[in-house]
Amino acid sequence: MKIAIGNDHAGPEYKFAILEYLKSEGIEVTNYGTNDSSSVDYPDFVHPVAKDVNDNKVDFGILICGSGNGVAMTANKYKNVRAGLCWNKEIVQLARAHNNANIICIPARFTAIPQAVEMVKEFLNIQFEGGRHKTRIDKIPLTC
Ligand SMILES: O=C(CO)[C@H](O)[C@H](O)[C@H](O)COP(=O)(O)O
Repeated sequence: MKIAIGNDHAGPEYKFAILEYLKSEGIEVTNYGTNDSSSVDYPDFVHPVAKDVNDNKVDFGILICGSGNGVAMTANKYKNVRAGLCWNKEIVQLARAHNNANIICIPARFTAIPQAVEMVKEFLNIQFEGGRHKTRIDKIPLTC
């Protein structure tokens, strides 16, 4: 499994904890995020992750900003990206099982680090259910 991760200044500590977990699982990760807390602009760190997911260069993306909304909005501009804002394990399960989310967006300023790591574990373990949910996600891309 290959993963791309990105974050702005709200997320380095969250990312380091997630990277530690991914490394312990032997998962290959490309880190596109900033590694310190100096103020940056989140789209600069989202586009490379979203591009990799969009182009099938990685299986999943992980994005972190303060609220999770800015990274989700940016990533969802890409046709093949389904980025879900997640704040607990149940939402993560639904994002994968029903929405086939391929990027998890984590709101660092509204989530604890251990919870963020748990959400990533859940995200990588839950399978898409398909069926009626496939019909629905197939209707998401814009046609105009
Ligand atoms: O949450 C975010 C975008 O959705 C970002 O993490 C920003 O940091 C947030 O907008 C707050 O900005 P600030 O420059 O960190 O005050």
